[in-house]
Amino acid sequence: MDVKSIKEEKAEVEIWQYVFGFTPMAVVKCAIELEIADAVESRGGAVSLPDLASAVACSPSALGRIMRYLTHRGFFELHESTNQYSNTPLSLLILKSGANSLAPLLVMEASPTMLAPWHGLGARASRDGSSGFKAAHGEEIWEFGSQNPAQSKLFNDGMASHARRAVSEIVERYGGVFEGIGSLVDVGGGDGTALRCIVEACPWIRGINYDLPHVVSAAQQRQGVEHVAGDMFEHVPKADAAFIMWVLHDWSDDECVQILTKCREAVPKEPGKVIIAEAVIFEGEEDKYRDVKLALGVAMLSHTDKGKEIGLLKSGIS
Ligand SMILES: C[S@@+](CC[C@H](N)C(=O)[O-])C[C@H]1O[C@@H](n2cnc3c(N)ncnc32)[C@H](O)[C@@H]1O
Ligand SMILES: O=c1cc(-c2ccc(O)cc2)oc2c(O)c(O)ccc12
Repeated sequence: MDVKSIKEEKAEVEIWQYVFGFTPMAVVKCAIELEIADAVESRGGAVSLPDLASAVACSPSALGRIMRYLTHRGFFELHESTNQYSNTPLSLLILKSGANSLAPLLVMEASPTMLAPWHGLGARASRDGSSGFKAAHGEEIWEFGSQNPAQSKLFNDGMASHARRAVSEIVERYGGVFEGIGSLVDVGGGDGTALRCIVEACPWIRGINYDLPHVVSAAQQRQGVEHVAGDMFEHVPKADAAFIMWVLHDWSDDECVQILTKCREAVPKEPGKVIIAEAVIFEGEEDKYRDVKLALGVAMLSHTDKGKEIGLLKSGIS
């Protein structure tokens, strides 16, 4: 009889995670849509299955299977003594209206429009020059957004939920970078959430949120932030400094040079700064976000024409 190696045994189990790889995303999206975490919170933080089922209008049998899966994955806790569910740090991140929630980003990534390019990843990898998004939808993501306001809102809401968290981290770690800046233009700033958070933390800054016309025309007015519509390849509004977050990863190296040249032209020599926020994949270093960064790297391959995440080797940029 064959004796399987430990590696083979591990592989036999691990492969099933890929066979059912879509399940975690689908079940968490379902929990967001049903507002399960919110229902637990609004019922004092502990709720039985029958009460939860009636709160979210589900059959106890269906919800029981969903909760069993989510509890197993760390989203909720079932207390044996009371038979009640409570939230966990993980489920609190999918509250509908939590300031720290990433629910909008997950709902965006799980939307049929954003999932479609993933199905063409093989074809995308074996050709050159055209994005998986265009292959799936007939146009690039930003043109598609200009024709589909609902999808554009889904995308911008998703990015905004992430921007809130990212800016708080940036201000905490690198807040000094915003000192001495009177005005700041956020290039490709989406709905202005990142800039609003920067201005809240650094109230001496006057913010200019710069994005495509269909994005800024749908954005809410925010105190301390002026929305300006335009094309960053043509022009960037003048300011003391420019901020550019998760924009360069959408473009080729040549296009990045064009965008950065426009940023450079927009800021004065003193105290002129162009502040870039991007994910960086540090090769050969321990990083708890490595999985996410590598996934984002493949997302750029599948969703953009020539975008990529930056890989930093000890010997230079890859
Ligand atoms: C990945 S999103 C990043 C949004 C925001 N910076 C953030 O981090 O949440 C890229 C942004 O670039 C904007 N964009 C794309 N092409 C643009 C252009 N030619 N001029 C200005 N903005 C553009 C998109 O509308 C989108 O809001
Ligand atoms: O699907 C995406 C996701 C992002 C994204 C997600 C999370 C982050 O921290 C940063 C970026 O960005 C995208 C993007 O720029 C794009 O052009 C298409 C798709 C996505």
